[in-house]
Amino acid sequence: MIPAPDDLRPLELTEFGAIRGSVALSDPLSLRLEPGTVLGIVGPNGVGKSSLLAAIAHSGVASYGRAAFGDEDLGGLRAKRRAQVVSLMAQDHGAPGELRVSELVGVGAWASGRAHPAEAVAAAIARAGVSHLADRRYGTLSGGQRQLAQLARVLAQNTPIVIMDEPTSALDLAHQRAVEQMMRGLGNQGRIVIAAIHDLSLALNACTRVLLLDPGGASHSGPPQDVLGPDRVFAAYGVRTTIHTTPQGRRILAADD
Ligand SMILES: Nc1ncnc2c1ncn2[C@@H]1O[C@H](COP(=O)(O)OP(=O)(O)OP(=O)(O)O)[C@@H](O)[C@H]1O
Repeated sequence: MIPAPDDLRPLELTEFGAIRGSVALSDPLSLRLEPGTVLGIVGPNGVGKSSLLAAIAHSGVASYGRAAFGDEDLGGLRAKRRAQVVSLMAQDHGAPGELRVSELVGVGAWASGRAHPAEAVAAAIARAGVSHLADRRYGTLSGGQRQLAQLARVLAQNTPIVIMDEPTSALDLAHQRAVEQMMRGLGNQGRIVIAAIHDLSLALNACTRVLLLDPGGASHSGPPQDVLGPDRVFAAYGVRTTIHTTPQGRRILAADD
């Protein structure tokens, strides 16, 4: 694992939310995330998960309320300082297709002003398992390969807050498992990981806490097994579910029929 930065502090959202057009997407959210928290954000399509992530990262989505890292208001930070605090692995994987993977990952290291960018890039590429793709142009990669390249970019940025938008959506079983382990590992280092997740079993196994966004605007946060209990899941998704536990202790949330 790439060593974590020194400044690990809580993230505090106060009456916070994302705005699209002039409309607030959810009720105001107040949440304190301690270092080491791996927060899964779940909820139906279009409920505002990606918008909330982008609003916290101040990446192209307006917000109201306050998001503070320790005593620093994320909204008031200069771009370079913000890039040292928070990284975003976005869902659409947008990047110029001519960029080589090593250059894309270099953007992550450059954005946060890493002292030894070449070493940071090599370490991040190796950690994300894309060394064999380092010289390939981004536009020639498969969907899953792009997702892993974006993961490497975020690792190279090496921030105390790591935001991931559906980080396993294009990945095969082995890479899903690797990313799940990485999410837990980043949390164990004391970073704050916030991930929008559709795979509720992943949320159960990877996260220390879950935030469920309801279509009506309300939200519920707490331990994964509580928030993803059958009643709340039914209220949000309209599907009856049960949490099963495998003999090895993994939890699987499955529809009842
Ligand atoms: N670029 C945009 N401009 C205007 N509205 C947008 C834009 N992107 C998303 N929206 C709207 O904002 C709302 C929240 O979308 P968002 O992508 O945050 O939801 P989501 O929960 O991440 O959805 P999904 O699970 O489908 O990825 C939706 O009503 C969507 O139509």
